[in-house]
Amino acid sequence: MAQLNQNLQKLFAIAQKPEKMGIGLMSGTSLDGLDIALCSFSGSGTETKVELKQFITIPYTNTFKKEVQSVFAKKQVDLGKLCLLNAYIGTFYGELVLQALSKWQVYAANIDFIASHGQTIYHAPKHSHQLAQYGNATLQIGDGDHIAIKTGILTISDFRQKHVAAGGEGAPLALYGDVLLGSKAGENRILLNIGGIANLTYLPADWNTNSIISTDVGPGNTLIDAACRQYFNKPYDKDAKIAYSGVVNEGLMDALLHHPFFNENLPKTTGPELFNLTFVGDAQQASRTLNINKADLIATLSAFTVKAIARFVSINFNVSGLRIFVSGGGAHNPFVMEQLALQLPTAAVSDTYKLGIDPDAKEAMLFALLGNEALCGEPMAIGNNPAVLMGKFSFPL
Ligand SMILES: Nc1ncnc2c1ncn2[C@@H]1O[C@H](COP(=O)(O)OP(=O)(O)OP(=O)(O)O)[C@@H](O)[C@H]1O
Ligand SMILES: CC(=O)N[C@H]1[C@@H]2OC[C@@H](O2)[C@@H](O)[C@@H]1O[C@H](C)C(=O)O
Repeated sequence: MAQLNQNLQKLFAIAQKPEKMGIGLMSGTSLDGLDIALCSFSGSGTETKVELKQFITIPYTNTFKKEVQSVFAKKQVDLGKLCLLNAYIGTFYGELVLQALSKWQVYAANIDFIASHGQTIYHAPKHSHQLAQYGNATLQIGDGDHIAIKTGILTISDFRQKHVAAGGEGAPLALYGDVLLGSKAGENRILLNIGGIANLTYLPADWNTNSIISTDVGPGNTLIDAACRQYFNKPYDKDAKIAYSGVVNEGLMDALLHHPFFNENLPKTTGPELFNLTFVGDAQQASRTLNINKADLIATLSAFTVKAIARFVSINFNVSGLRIFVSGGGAHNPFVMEQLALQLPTAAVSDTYKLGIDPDAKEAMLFALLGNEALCGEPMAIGNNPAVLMGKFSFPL
């Protein structure tokens, strides 16, 4: 009888270990750096016990950011560059993992798996392209085989494709981790991530999985960051200094909120393919605010991020005792956090530290968790979301 080859033997052995060490890698739409979360796991599904052991964000250099930006969220790109970057980013992530391990004084041999999100290059749900013959599509690069070869660690990657193949939009995948990490019977909760794009998961007090909703709601930091880069030569509005110095322009706000994305059916996803400076320019044109003071623009874009979230929450989750736990870089923006609390006066707004979850580490932990599920979980049926195990396996040998 044929034997399992050594890759499959190792895979089986790892999947059966009672405790696993996994590394989650996330690089989002903000392109600020690679988030690396080292976690220990036991169990799977609703029985999962996860502990964050180490976390680091390794910032990208400006040169690297520019390279990625050259192929990011654009309909026309240099295909040769895209091909090069797919391999390059895989090896680069591998190097960053080795750097993190060396800093933490952890041996690669003690890590059971890496779960890598990759870098989203283009996200195209059907509602965004509206081409009858095509369905939902999304593209992440940073090849898993390159990570596995560089680190010598089993790598699971490219999670979003299975979700799309099974009828989803490829996002938000936070749903699966939010349900595992954030649900509490008797409490109506929202886990809100304000990264480049803002997405949330609603976890109802009665645990009715059919009422759980996970969806993108609009821009997170992406418009604030883009306007800071364009008009202030800064990567982002640190501590909201610029937003606080400006005044929100209500005419522009109304025009920004006018976009049909906000009326799409749930769940829906989006990205900087829509929420970019062209979108802002169109709204400025429509509201005759093209010559607006640039600090007012940043204030308005920051308030817009919040308004889109607050309006969505008020319309869809008119429930008592709502608690909102915020993660992602937006949790560090005081203007955004203050406005959120003001615009949702009946909800209790805090960051995810309240749940014992580092707001910066949450998404990288999520991918580690999905990696653990890929190894030893079962497909989870939550509402009408695809019940599939996601991720592709790459072996170091
Ligand atoms: N001190 C701060 N003040 C204001 N904004 C901040 C601060 N720290 C972080 N941010 C914002 O958070 C952004 C980074 O967020 P995050 O790392 O969650 O993005 P991401 O992982 O790319 O997101 P996603 O994958 O959800 O799109 C920065 O670009 C900036 O806009
Ligand atoms: C296609 C893509 O990369 N989407 C990201 C992005 O960043 C936030 C939001 O848009 C979310 O839908 C998603 O990431 C998180 C991790 C998710 O899938 O839950």
